[in-house]
Amino acid sequence: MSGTSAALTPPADAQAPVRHPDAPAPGEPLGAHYDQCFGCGGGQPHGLHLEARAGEGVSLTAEFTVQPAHQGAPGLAHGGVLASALDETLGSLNWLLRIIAVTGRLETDFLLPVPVGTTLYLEAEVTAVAGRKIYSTATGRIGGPDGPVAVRADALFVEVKVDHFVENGRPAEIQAAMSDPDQVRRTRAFEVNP
Ligand SMILES: CCCCCCCCCCCC(=O)SCCNC(=O)CCNC(=O)[C@H](O)C(C)(C)COP(=O)(O)OP(=O)(O)OC[C@H]1O[C@@H](n2cnc3c(N)ncnc32)[C@H](O)[C@@H]1OP(=O)(O)O
Repeated sequence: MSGTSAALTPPADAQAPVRHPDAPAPGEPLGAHYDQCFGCGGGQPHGLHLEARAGEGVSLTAEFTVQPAHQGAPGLAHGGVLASALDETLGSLNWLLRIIAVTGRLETDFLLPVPVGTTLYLEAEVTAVAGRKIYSTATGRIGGPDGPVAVRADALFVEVKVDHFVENGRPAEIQAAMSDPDQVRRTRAFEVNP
C-alpha cells in the first residue's frame, strides 16, 4: 500500500525544477554538506556515510550500507534509519538547485525488510518547485541498482536562509562550522544562488 497525501501534491502553478548551471556534472560525487551530518558526514562513526552522485537534470543516485549500529529488529535495519537515508538523499537534491532547504514533510513506505550488510541503492529527483516549496521523490532498492524497491518516499523541502541554522543551531557547532573554510566555501556557493 502506498500513496501520497494532498500535502505532497504540487499546486497547479508549480514549476519544473531547474538544475543550477554550477551543479556537479552527472556522475560526480556531491560530497558531504557537513562533516558531522548523521546522513553524509565522515565524522560520525555510527552515521550512514551515504555517498550521493549527481544524475541528469535534478536527480541523483546514492548508496548506503546498513551497519550493525543501524539495527531495529535483530539483523534488520531500523525503519528510522532507512527514513534517514531517504531524507538525506532527498535533501542532497537541493545541492543541484543550489537552494538551502530543510525537510518539512517526509512520507515513507517500507516495502521489504533490509538486513544488516545490505547496500541500499537510492535514486531521487525533484519533481516540482513552488515558491519556497520543493517537491521530491526517492526509492531505495536492494540486491543491486535494478533490484526490488525496499523503501520509497515523497517529501516537501522548504527553502530557508543560512540564518535558519545560525538562529536555531547550538552555538558550539555553529562556531565550529563557521571557522571551517570548507564549510564556509560550501555555504557561499548556496548564497550566491541568483
Ligand atoms: C549551509 C548549508 C547547509 C545545508 C543543510 C542541509 C541539511 C539537510 C539535512 C537533511 C534534511 C533534514 O533532516 S532537515 C532537518 C529536519 N527538518 C527541520 O528541522 C525543519 C523544522 N521545521 C521548520 O524549521 C519550519 O517548519 C520550516 C522551515 C520547514 C517551515 O517554516 P517557515 O519558514 O515558517 O515556513 P511556513 O510559512 O510554515 O511554510 C512555507 C510553506 O511550506 C508549507 N509547509 C511547511 N511545512 C509543511 C509541512 N510539514 N507539510 C506541508 N506543507 C508544509 C507551508 O504550508 C507553506 O506553504 P505556502 O503557504 O507557501 O503554500
